[in-house]
Amino acid sequence: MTYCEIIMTRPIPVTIVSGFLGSGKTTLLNRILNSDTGMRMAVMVNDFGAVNIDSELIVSQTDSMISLANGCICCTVESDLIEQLQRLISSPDSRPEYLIIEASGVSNPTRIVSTLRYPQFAGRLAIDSTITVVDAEQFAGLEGEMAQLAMEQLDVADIVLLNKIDIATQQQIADFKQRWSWPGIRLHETRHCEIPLSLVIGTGNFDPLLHDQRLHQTSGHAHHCDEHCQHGEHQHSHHDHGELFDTWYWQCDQPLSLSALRRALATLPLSVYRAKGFCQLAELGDRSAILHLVGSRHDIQPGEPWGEQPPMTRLVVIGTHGGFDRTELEQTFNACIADHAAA
Ligand SMILES: Nc1nc2c(ncn2[C@@H]2O[C@H](COP(=O)(O)OP(=O)(O)OP(=O)(O)O)[C@@H](O)[C@H]2O)c(=O)[nH]1
Repeated sequence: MTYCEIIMTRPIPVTIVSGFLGSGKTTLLNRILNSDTGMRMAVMVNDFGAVNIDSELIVSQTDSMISLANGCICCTVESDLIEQLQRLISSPDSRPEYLIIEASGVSNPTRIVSTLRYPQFAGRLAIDSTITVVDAEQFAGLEGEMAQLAMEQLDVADIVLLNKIDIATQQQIADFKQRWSWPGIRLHETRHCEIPLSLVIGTGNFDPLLHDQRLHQTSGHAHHCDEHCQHGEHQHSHHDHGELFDTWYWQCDQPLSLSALRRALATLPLSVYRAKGFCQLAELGDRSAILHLVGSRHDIQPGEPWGEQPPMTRLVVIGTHGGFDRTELEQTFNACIADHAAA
C-alpha cells in the first residue's frame, strides 16, 4: 500500500464546536488554529445571516477553510455539509489530518453528529468530541425556546467550556455547575476559551453509545432536574431554527461615528441577541473595526487596515423571529453615519 493510500484510508478526526449565539465558538476556533497543532487542519464554518462573517473573523493559516451555506446547519444546509465532507475526504491533495466544524449559534449539533455517522463516512471520518461553549453570564437568562435550544446544545456535549467566567458572577458559575455537571462530562471554566489544546483536540471523548443513551434518556436533557424543568416542553421535536430566529444585514460605505454607534447599540431591542461584523469608523481612518454585540454587551476593537479592500461597514444582526423592525434598525444605523451624526 502506498503512503497516499494509507493516508486515504485513515479516518479523519472531527471536532464539532457548538454553543449559543456569541458564546465564544469562533474565539475557541481561533485559539486552536493559532496553536501549533502540527497537523493540517480544515475548518467548516456555518453562519446564520446573509453574509458569513465568521469565516472572516477566523484569523489563522488553515490549509482549508470551508464556508458552509448560510443557514442553520441542522435544518437547511445538511446537504451542503454532506457535499463538502464528501469533497474533503475524497481528494488526496486537500485531505486534512483534522477537521473542526463550527455550527452556527442557532443550530442543534445533534444533526451534525448523525450526519458524520452516516454509513458513507464510516471509516473515513471519526468524531473526536463535541464541544459546547457556554456563555456563563448569559446562559441562565435565556428563556423559552432559546433556553431549550441552549440545553439541546449541551445534551450532545462531551466537553463543556463554561466560558466568560470573567464577566459571570460566582453564583452564575456555581448554579450552572450544579445543574449541568452530570457524570462523565468534562467541564472546564474558561476566559476567552483559554484552555490547553490537549483538552479539546484529539481527546477521543466521543462515545457513540453514551451519546445515543443521553439523547434517548428522558427528554434528552441530561442536567440535574429541579423546579425549573418542564420536561413536557423540551422533547426533542425538531424546530426549524430559521423560524425561531431572524437575521438582518446592513452595509454602508460612509464612515460611522464611534460614539453614535455605541449609543445605537445600547438602544437595540432586547430581542436582538447578536450583532457582528466590520465597521468603517471616522475615528479609525484607514483601519477597520470589529464589532461584537452579545445580549446587552458590545465590544468594538480596531481590526486590520482596509488595504486593497474598499472600506465598508458590514453588520449582521440576529434576534428572535419578529423581534425587531427592519425599518427601525435601518434608521438607527443610518443615524450613525458620521456626517448625519454630526448634523
Ligand atoms: N468578556 C469575555 N468576552 C468573551 C469571552 N470569550 C469570547 N468573548 C467575546 O464574545 C464575543 C463573541 O465571541 P465569538 O467567539 O465570536 O462567539 P461565537 O460563539 O462564535 O458567536 P456566533 O458564531 O455569532 O454565535 C466576542 O466579542 C468575544 O471577544 C470571554 O471569556 N470573556
